This record gives sequence, structure tokens and C-alpha cells, in this order.
Amino acid sequence: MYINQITLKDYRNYDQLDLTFENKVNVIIGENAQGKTNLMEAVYVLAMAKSHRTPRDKELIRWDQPFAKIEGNLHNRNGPLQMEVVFSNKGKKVRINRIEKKRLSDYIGTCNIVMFAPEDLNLVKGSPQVRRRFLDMEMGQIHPVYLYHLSQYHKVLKQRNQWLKDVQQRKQKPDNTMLDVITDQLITSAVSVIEKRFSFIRKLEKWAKPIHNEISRGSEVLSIKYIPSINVSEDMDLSTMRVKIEEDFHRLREKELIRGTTIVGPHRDDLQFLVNDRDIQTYGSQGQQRTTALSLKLAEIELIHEKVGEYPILLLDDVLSELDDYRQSHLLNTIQGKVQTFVTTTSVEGIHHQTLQEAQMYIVRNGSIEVKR
Ligand SMILES: Nc1ncnc2c1ncn2[C@@H]1O[C@H](COP(=O)(O)OP(=O)(O)OP(=O)(O)O)[C@@H](O)[C@H]1O
Repeated sequence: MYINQITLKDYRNYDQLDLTFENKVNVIIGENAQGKTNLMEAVYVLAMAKSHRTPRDKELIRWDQPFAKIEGNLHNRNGPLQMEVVFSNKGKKVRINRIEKKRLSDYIGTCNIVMFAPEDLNLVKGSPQVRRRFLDMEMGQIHPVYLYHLSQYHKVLKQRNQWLKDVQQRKQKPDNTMLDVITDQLITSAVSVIEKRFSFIRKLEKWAKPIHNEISRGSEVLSIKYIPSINVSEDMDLSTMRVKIEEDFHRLREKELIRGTTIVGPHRDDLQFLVNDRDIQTYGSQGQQRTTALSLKLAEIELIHEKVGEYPILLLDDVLSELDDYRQSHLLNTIQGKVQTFVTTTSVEGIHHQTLQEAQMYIVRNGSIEVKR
């Protein structure tokens, strides 16, 4: 799939922009703070209806303007589609072929995106939150039903935490029946989220293992493990998983009432990366962590291809210069000719690959873009 045209209206530092893209590598070059990442972010937002940089949609609207709009033409195996996201102080609206989609899960997944930015190099060493966010963003676009379960989970979690906090602060009587009802709802969503995460990690690992092995020239074997905060394992069927989660919640109830929050659940789960059976969060070199991050991104591309039958669009935000020549070449060789790619960079000097010779270049200056022919 590829995007051949995008229009921005009052998006970040762009007042009005109409741009066509090539179905190949598009390189966006500019000094700092000119709008490179903003343009890349707009492509991401067009696909995901939210930014990879901020949870606050308001920030995407150009200062002092009432709304921001992104429109784009996507070509996928079903032909061309017009996609649109509008942000205003009333919230956001998404449309496909001018028809509004009331549920985001009916919109997300139409355009598949893999984003690779410097912060992804932090995936292994960063906080568990970074890894959970990675899971949620990637899974959301290939399993719309996952997004549904996840948002249900977070809705009930918020309600449950509020209830626990109120009890802790003695604003609420510790009425066990009420807590049982909320906990039961939470467990229903938790089982679905955990089960889907286990299955996603298994598939991701299947792709990432040979890629990592190849990048490390055969010296490293990567394994990925989902680490639940609850006493469940991948081999359990759903009803056993449910019983185990119920037991954990029962066991932790007193503690939760004292702390005023939900102690375990998918919002506390994590991922673990092992190279040659050693946890690289603790023992990995910077190179191994970079190889792992790159392998995961390339694995995602293949996983999406396997699932939807088409390659996603790849966004490389300021990340090529962070990779050494060998890893850079590996990445560019893999995507060459099959994945529409957007690259942002302050200079093409550090990028020595033939893909660049064939790329379409765009020069960004202060929110306007010149196409270099
Ligand atoms: N809502 C907004 N309205 C207007 N301008 C904004 C808004 N949000 C960000 N900006 C401006 O956008 C510019 C940043 O653009 P962007 O993040 O795309 O930089 P960049 O070209 O990728 O630079 P770098 O190489 O430093 O990452 C800044 O000048 C910032 O002030």
C-alpha cells in the first residue's frame, strides 16, 4: 500500500500543504525545527488517528487555529481510498471516502504503518510503558478487536481505580459486591488482552528471530517473552487463565484496598528480550539492543504483510543516522522496491545507499516544502 497525496490544513506548523508522494523512498530533508517530523507525524496520524509523539490531540492544531485537518489518498489492494482526520476542540472525526466512522476501530487498520524513530532504540532499555505502548500500537492496527478489548479494559480499570481510591480515602464504603462486579468486568477484558498479546508476541518472534540472526551474522539468537504481572502462562486455555486471574485478584484485594489502586493486570505487564538466553535489558550491549530494535521493526513489516497481504508504509524518523552502515544497508536492502518509505534527515551525507539515488527528495523550510526534481 502507499499514499500518493496528502493535504494538511493548520496542522502543527503547516498552514496549508498539498503534496504528492512517490511509491518508493521519499526523503524529507531540513534543518532542525522546520517541520520534518511534523510531516511524518501527519502521515502517521492519517493512519492511526493519533500521534506517536503526544497523547494530546490539541497539540496537533496550529497555534490559535480552530481545527486541523489531514487528508490523504491511500492506494491499497482494494484500489484508492480517501482518508481524513479532523481535530477540533469538539474532538476528532475520521472519515473514509467522506463517510464518517463513528468507531476508531473501523478506521484504524485501513492504512498500515510501521514507524521507526530514535526512541524505538530505547525499546529494550526503556520503561515497561514504552514496550506496552509498542505492543498496543502495533497490535491495534492489525487486530481491530484488540483495540476494542484494550479500551474496555482501560475504561473499567479507571472506574476500579477510582473506586479503590475512594475507599482508601474513606469517601466510599468497602462494598465487596460492587468491587466484585467491576473486577469481573475487568477480568473479562484482561483475559482477551493477555491472550492476544501472547499470540502476537509468538508471531512477532517467529519473524524477528531469523532477521536478528542474519543481522548479527549468525552469532545471536533472539527470543521475546511476554511477562504478565498475573500468574498466567501462554499454554493455559482461556477458562484456566480466567480462574488464575480471579485467584490473583482475590489474593491481592486487601493490598489493593490499602494502596487504592489496581496492582496487577495488562497495564502492568512487560516484554523481555533475550539474546542467546540472556536478558539484554540487563546484559545487552548497545549494539545488541539496536539490532533487536531493528529486527522488531523489520519483523513488524513482515507480520503486517502476512496478516493483511500487503506491505505497510514505513516511516523512518531521524533514525538512519543512528544506525551504522551495516545495519543501515540491511534495513534499506530489505525494504527496497517493496515498501513505500518516508525518511527524515537533516542531511543525506551519512546515508550511503543506492536507494537514496533513486529517492524523491523534499526540502522543508519553516512549514513549506519544495520538491526537488
Ligand atoms: N501546534 C503547533 N502550531 C504551530 N507550530 C508548531 C506546533 N507544534 C509544533 N510546532 C512547531 O513545529 C516546529 C517543529 O517541527 P518538527 O518537530 O517537525 O521539527 P523537525 O524539522 O523534525 O526538526 P528536528 O530535526 O529538530 O526534529 C517547531 O518550530 C515548533 O515550534
